[in-house]
Amino acid sequence: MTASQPVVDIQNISKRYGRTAALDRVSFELKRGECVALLGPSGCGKTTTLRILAGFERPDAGVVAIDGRDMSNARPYERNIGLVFQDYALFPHMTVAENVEYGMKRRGVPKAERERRRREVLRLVRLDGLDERRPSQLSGGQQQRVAMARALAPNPSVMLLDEPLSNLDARLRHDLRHELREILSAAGTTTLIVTHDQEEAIAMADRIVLMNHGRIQQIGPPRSLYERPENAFVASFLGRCNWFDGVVESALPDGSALFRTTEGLALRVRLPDPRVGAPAPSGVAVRPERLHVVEAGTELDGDFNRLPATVTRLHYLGADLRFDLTLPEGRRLEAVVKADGRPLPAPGDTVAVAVAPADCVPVAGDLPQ
Ligand SMILES: Nc1ncnc2c1ncn2[C@@H]1O[C@H](COP(=O)(O)OP(=O)(O)OP(=O)(O)O)[C@@H](O)[C@H]1O
Repeated sequence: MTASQPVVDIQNISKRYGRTAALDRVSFELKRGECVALLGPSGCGKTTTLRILAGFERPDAGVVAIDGRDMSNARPYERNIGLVFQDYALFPHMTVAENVEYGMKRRGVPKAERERRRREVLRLVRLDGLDERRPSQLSGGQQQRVAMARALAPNPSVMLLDEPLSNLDARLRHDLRHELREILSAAGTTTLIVTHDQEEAIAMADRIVLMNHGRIQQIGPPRSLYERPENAFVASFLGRCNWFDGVVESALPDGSALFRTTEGLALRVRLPDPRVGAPAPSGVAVRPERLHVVEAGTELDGDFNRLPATVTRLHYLGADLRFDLTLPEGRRLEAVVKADGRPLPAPGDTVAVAVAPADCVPVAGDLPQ
C-alpha cells in the first residue's frame, strides 16, 4: 500500500434493521495517523458503523477496506483492529501486565518481545509500575488507560474507541480527553472515536464525521464544521446559534450578500456556498460569541451589521457573560461575551449589537424553532 492510501476506506455502506435504515450510503476514510470522531445523536448509526468496521456486523451494501484490503469476508480478529469500549472490558482476574499482554500472547508474540512492548505501552499511557495491580485496584481513569494500552500493544492498523470517556465523571473526562489525544499522537495510531459529545469530538479529533438518521451530514476539521456548517443540523448540533429565517436577496459588490429576514431586517452575510448543487440557504446562523454588544452610538472599527437592541437579562457564567437581547421587532438574541471586568450594560439598557458579515453563516435545511 502507498503512504497516501487511506488506512480505512468505508465506501457507501448501508444497513437496514427491518424498516429502520440504520445507515444510508455512508462513506468516509481514515488517513494514516489521523484521529477521526464519528459524532451524532443517539440512534444516528455510530455503533452500527463501528460494528461493521470491526466485523461484528455485515453491511447490506458497500465495502470496508483496511490497509487497502477488502474486509468483506474477514473475521473481527483478522482485521488488525484495537478496540476500546466504554466499560473498558478489562479481564478482572488478570493483572495489568496480563491484560496488556493478552492480545500479543494470542498472536504468538514471544515472551521477551511481549514484555518489552508491555513496558513501552504502559510508559506511553503513564502507568509504568502498576503492572501487578488488578483492575479493581485502579481508578476509572487508570482502567481506561489500561484498556488503551491493551488495545495499542499489538500495533493495530486502527484503533476504534467506543464512547471511551463516558463512564467517567465530568472533570476526569475533561482531563482525559487531552491525555488520550496525546497518547494517540505519541503512538501515531490511526483512530476512530465514536462519541455523542460534541465538545469531546471538537477537542480530540483532526476531523469529525457528523451523522444524523443514518446519513453523513458533514465531514471536516472541527473548526470548519463549527464555523462553516453546511446545514442547520450541523450548526445546531455543534453549539448554540441565533437563527434568522429569510432569503438571500442579492449579491453585493464586496463579495457578501444581502439577506432579508422574515421580520424585514437586512443583514449582510457571508456569500452562500457557490458550489454547484449547494442547496439554497433557508436561514442564517450566528454564534452567540460572534455578536458584539456595545453601547448605543459607539463607533466600531471594521465592517459590521449593527442592530439596535434592548438588554433583557444578563447571566453571569464565570469566565463569560450571556446577554439576552430583544430587537425592536421583538426578536430575541443571545450574545456571549468574555467577562473581562469592563463596565456592562444593565437590563433595560438600549445597546447596539454588531456582527461581521463573515460571522453570519447561511445554512440549508430546516431551522430549529
Ligand atoms: N440489532 C438491531 N435491531 C434493530 N434495530 C437496530 C439494531 N441495532 C441498531 N438498530 C437501530 O438502528 C439505528 C442506529 O443505531 P445505532 O446503535 O447505530 O445508533 P448510535 O448512533 O450508536 O446510538 P447511541 O448513541 O444511542 O448508541 C437506531 O434506530 C437503532 O434503533
